Amino acid sequence: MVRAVHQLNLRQEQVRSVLPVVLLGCGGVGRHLLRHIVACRPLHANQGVAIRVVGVADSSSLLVADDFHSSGLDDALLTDLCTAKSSGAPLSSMLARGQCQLFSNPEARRKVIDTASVLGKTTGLVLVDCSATYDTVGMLKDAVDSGCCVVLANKKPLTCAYEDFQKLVSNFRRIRFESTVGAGLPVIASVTRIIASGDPVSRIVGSLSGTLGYVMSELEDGKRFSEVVKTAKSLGFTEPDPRDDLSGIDVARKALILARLLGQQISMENINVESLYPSELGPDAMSTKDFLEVGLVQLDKSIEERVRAASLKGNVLRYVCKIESTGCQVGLQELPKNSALGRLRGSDNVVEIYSRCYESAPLVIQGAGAGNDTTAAGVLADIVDLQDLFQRRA
Ligand SMILES: NC(=O)C1=CN([C@@H]2O[C@H](COP(=O)(O)OP(=O)(O)OC[C@H]3O[C@@H](n4cnc5c(N)ncnc54)[C@H](OP(=O)(O)O)[C@@H]3O)[C@@H](O)[C@H]2O)C=CC1
Ligand SMILES: N[C@@H](CC=O)C(=O)O
Repeated sequence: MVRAVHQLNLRQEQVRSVLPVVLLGCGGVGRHLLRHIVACRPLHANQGVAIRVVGVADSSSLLVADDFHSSGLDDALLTDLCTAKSSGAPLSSMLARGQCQLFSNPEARRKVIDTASVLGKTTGLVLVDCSATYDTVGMLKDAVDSGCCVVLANKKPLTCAYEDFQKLVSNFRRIRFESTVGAGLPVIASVTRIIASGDPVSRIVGSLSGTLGYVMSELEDGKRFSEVVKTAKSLGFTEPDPRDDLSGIDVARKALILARLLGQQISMENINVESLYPSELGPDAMSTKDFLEVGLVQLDKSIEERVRAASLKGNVLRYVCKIESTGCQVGLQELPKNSALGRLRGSDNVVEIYSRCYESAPLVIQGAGAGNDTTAAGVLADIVDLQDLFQRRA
């Protein structure tokens, strides 16, 4: 069957759907996304799909194709842009290539909104948020108003004011945010399908942090906390500031997205969160650099003691997320080594979804839950999933 579909796709030579994309954020995830888009051209062509990257923005500027109405930034430029950004060069270094323009903030934001407004009325546009900031919420809401589609890896726009969440999901067919929970794992899609079938979800339990999963399983092997956190960062598992992971806030954001998806009108303040570091080591007290260089080691001893105490009872530590109608909580728990969560290794996530149909035996989703590659793959799959809204008229 798989082979038959594949052969059918290979015969399909005509491009049926062209998806213009503006990308916000070209850090670890954004750059992987651009590389995946370029590498998947032949596959997508066989499927009748073409992704046209018309603009790329970072924290200070937007690079946009000269004729963004009908063409995009070419693949050679996108590849070089990734190389340039990896080595710390600004987007402006791409200007010499021609066929593109650069807008700096605050004009860049206005240009994103203008582009969305123009393309929203003509070809349509997918505004993709691979940044890690709250600052994109305004642009995303304007894009929704202009009839554009939105794809998010960034959790922040969905976890600020409830009204913003409502606005962004107001046309559910035009938004995808699979990578916000479990990176490339189909968590949002599964929950959405269960809800759509009228099967009430009563509980979601899981380990939803690739960073904390990796850190906890490495600690079991006797490694030092400060070292494994730094390794998790170098592997692309952590948020730009790893304290977002260690404070439990990143997991709480995922819990909030899931709870809101289930219809709970709650906010971050309604979630019980256990932090792995004290406020003296927090962002108000020291920079990310100082935390990594001098703050982290101060936590080694206490975490090691917690790991040892659990181990003496045959247990392991896991950072667990629980979403129920009575409330949401995220925190460190001692669990038997041979439990579903206790067996997790590396950056794997596991999510158990309980509903009427999945009452005694939950629906379980497990696999890599962090990393630039898998996250970008999830974002790309979300973009391609919107293809039916971009079909060319015959
Ligand atoms: N890594 C993972 O495993 C996963 C990550 N995610 C999410 O993906 C997102 C990206 O993560 P990651 O790539 O590691 O982050 P990075 O810090 O590497 O990249 C963030 C990018 O966003 C840009 N940026 C900042 N502010 C703005 C703005 N106002 N407008 C446009 N761009 C902006 C930055 O610009 P500049 O280059 O100028 O600094 C940078 O290019 C995060 O929200 C993260 O939570 C989700 C699931 C898994
Ligand atoms: N920092 C996050 C990345 C994905 O959301 C994690 O470790 O899970």
